Amino acid sequence: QQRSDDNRRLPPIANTLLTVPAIQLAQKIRRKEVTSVEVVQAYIDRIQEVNPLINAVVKDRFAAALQEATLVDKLVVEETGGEDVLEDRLPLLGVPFTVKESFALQGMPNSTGLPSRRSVVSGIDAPSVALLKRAGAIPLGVTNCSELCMWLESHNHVYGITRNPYQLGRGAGGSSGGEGSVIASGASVIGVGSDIGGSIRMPCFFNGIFGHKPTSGIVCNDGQYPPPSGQQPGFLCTGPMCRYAQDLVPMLKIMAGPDAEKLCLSADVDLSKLRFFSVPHDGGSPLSSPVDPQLIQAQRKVVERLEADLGVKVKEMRIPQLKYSFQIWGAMMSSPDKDGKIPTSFAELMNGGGKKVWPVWELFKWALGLSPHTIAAIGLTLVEMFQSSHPSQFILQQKESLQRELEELLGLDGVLLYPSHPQLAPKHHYPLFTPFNFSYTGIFNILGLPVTQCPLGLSEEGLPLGVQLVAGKLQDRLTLATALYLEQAFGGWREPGHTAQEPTSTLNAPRFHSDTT
Ligand SMILES: CCCCCCCC/C=C\CCCCCCCC(N)=O
Repeated sequence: QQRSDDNRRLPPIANTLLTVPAIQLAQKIRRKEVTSVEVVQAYIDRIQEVNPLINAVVKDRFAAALQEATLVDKLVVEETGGEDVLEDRLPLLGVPFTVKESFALQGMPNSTGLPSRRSVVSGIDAPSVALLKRAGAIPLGVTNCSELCMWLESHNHVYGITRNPYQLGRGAGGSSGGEGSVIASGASVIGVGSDIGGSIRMPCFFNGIFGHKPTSGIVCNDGQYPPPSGQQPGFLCTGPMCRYAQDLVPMLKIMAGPDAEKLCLSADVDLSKLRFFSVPHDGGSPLSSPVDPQLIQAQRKVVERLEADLGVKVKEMRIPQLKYSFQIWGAMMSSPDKDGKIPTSFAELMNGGGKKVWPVWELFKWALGLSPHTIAAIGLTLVEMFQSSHPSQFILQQKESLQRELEELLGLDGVLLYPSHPQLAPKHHYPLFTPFNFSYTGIFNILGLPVTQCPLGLSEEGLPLGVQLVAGKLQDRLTLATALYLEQAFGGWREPGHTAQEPTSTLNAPRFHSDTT
């Protein structure tokens, strides 16, 4: 059903503070060029302006954020050790951020879109959130997600549906869709997302911003609902979402805590010495849609720019096992852990733990408008009824051979370009007809590889284009440095409401120090 304001455009961004990357905002605050109160107030104003249109921030803590900003400004004035001391101890001092509602943020709801958890309020912070706060960042509130974080669109019966700022009649992606939408709208600059099948990358792609799914196990996943079980802890990743590529590395360093060392994020990356590969599609899985020609074209342009600017030769290739991406993801997600314990079923989680919902009954209630659940979540419980926890040998072999082939291919210096999703941001509820398209992102959760989602400008219809950049395990800095380069080459995030434009910059210094702080 078309809402009357579907054709409305977001108001343009008037305050220039809203177009400054987070690490530059922190520097300006430290240098007393701007106060944290001014920055936080600018973001509060923008959220108040756009949120009635996009429904991304589902609970705010504006008053507390302003108080905290006041304390920051006092600290900056009183600090006698100088700017460097502050930068070292509190690299994001005074910078506002937002958090996906499925993460614990003290004093904020943590329902993950489940009506039975509507009144759950977090008493503590999830570790990744706590680390950002400890770095001086100030949370503004929590943002919408899919019911139980398990769908391609951010919709639930606690908060409703989140809208895409580029076209309000389209989805913001799932499950971290509130983050994607609020950041792209210029109403937040950095945020925290999670991803077990593409939940950072899909919203980043549909909203034209940057996001990073780190190598598995690098950022602590604790403090999220639902907790992963079976083998899922190895597939779930917490990571940064942001409007500017230069914020990815500093955020990842903070969110990973001491484990950041394993990623050597401060090492120089010489892009001209990397080996690049481009895979244009999944080899024709009958479950997924064909890749949109505009996305194929955008990926081709990336290849051309890499070859022209860096003097590299990008190898175009096909990887046949990718055709089984969904089957591999589904099989591994339902596999038991090493002690033989099978994962908590989705039907149990839907009831907030304990007894399972009965899928057919829930569907019947839904048809009568009486179910508290979304049709997507009910559909997942129906599919789950037929899912075996003992996957076929053939699928396991495909997974093993894909893992081996990609690890050998990428090694310590390879970057793979792969479509983020076969379609541009779909209209609301359309993913119900193309649910398996998420397998373009989900496969890399199973493989545990780091992936950076990178925007590539806008399509003819004004929707974000983008690409996934994949590297070998622990080689996150390669995809992060490539994203910095592509931001310059393709213009990065575009303000919603503006039409597509050609990038203006020409690169001739393709050497990137991935640590831009
Ligand atoms: C009513 C239609 C329902 C059809 C269900 C089809 C089954 C598709 C299977 C799984 C979809 C899972 C989507 C996962 C999206 C991202 C998850 C994440 N947190 O990273």
